[in-house]
Amino acid sequence: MTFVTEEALQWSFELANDAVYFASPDGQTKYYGFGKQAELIGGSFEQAQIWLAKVQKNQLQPVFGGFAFDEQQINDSRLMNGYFFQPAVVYDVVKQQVMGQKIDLVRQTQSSGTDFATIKDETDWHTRIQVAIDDMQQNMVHEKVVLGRQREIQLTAALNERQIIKSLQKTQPTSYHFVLKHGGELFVSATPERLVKVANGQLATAAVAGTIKRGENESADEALANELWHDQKNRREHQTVVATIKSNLEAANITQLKMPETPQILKNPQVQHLYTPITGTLSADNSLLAIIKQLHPTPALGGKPSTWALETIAAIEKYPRGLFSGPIGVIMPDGDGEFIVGIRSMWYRNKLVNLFAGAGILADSDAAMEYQETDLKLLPMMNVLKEQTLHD
Ligand SMILES: C=C(O[C@@H]1C=C(C(=O)O)C=C[C@H]1O)C(=O)O
Repeated sequence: MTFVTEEALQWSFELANDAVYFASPDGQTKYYGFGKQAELIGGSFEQAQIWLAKVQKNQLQPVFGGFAFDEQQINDSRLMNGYFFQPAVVYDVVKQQVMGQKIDLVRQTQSSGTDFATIKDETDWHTRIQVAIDDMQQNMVHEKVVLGRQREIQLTAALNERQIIKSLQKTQPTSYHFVLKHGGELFVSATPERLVKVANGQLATAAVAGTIKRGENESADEALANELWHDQKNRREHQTVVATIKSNLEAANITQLKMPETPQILKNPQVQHLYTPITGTLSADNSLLAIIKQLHPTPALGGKPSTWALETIAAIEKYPRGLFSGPIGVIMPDGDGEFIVGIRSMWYRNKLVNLFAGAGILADSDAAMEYQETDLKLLPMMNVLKEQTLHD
């Protein structure tokens, strides 16, 4: 029997009230899940641990979802304050397996494209982040804070969800793809950044921090990569992330930690990053959720020291982040799974979209350059949205 086509799965995504699509750039993971067997809205790590033990008992389907970045609440959302669900059925496209009970979804014709009615940017972002720069210049112990901004776009019509998935596959082939749908809301991310993968007692994570644009041609691109690799500010920013991840993994009893001594370069269509892959071994009593709790937020999304950075984010950013930069992913019934961080992302409901982007700020950061960097980081979602204005 031939496995269902992705085209059919994308139709089902659009028709289901609850759905998920999750794919990794290494081609090892691609899931579509539909229907809802169980859900947890806005749970803490501890509540998620208890809920997970209950719903995964004797079940075949994995669980998908994510934690909000921090405790700040978004009032009008049933998705952005943290949401996990166990789909009624999950299609593993890589292994060509179906887990759970197939549900019938009837094909319908779709909406006919949308347009941008208004676009609102946080044009005062520079002034607000300058406060954090001044603070770090005066307080040497305040090393780094990642500050985000949002772009709000009012659309003229609903989004075509099938097209979102197709656009991610076409325009962001080197990123993870995550699309989560619940209660008429969507969260979409094309993130390059893995928080943690656990498989057969082995752990893999990565530090992704330090950013430069892509070049117009191969030699310009290599020159920029070289500039990034030798840039002292970016190397310091990156090293802060590597050192914190390492000590948090040691605190979580991860052994045999391995990582290259100097960073590599990770390229996405819009930007390139300093990148250090890190692996280790898990003890039998450890769990994916316990490691996420220990790692999140890394200074790639929060800062250093963490408590000061979280307070600064809450004080300076205009709106709560919700799932933006939060841990999102999949947990298999056997406890293996993979979480990424929800950056290069957007939240959609009711013809309204919020796009998110942030940048690591240090004492010697230049506010205008950081703003330009966040513009580049908004492009993956802008490109996905622009394709909606061109297609059927
Ligand atoms: C916060 C974001 O990106 C993070 C910040 C980076 C940086 O400042 O160099 C790089 C990668 C991410 O860890 C984002 O894309 O929104």
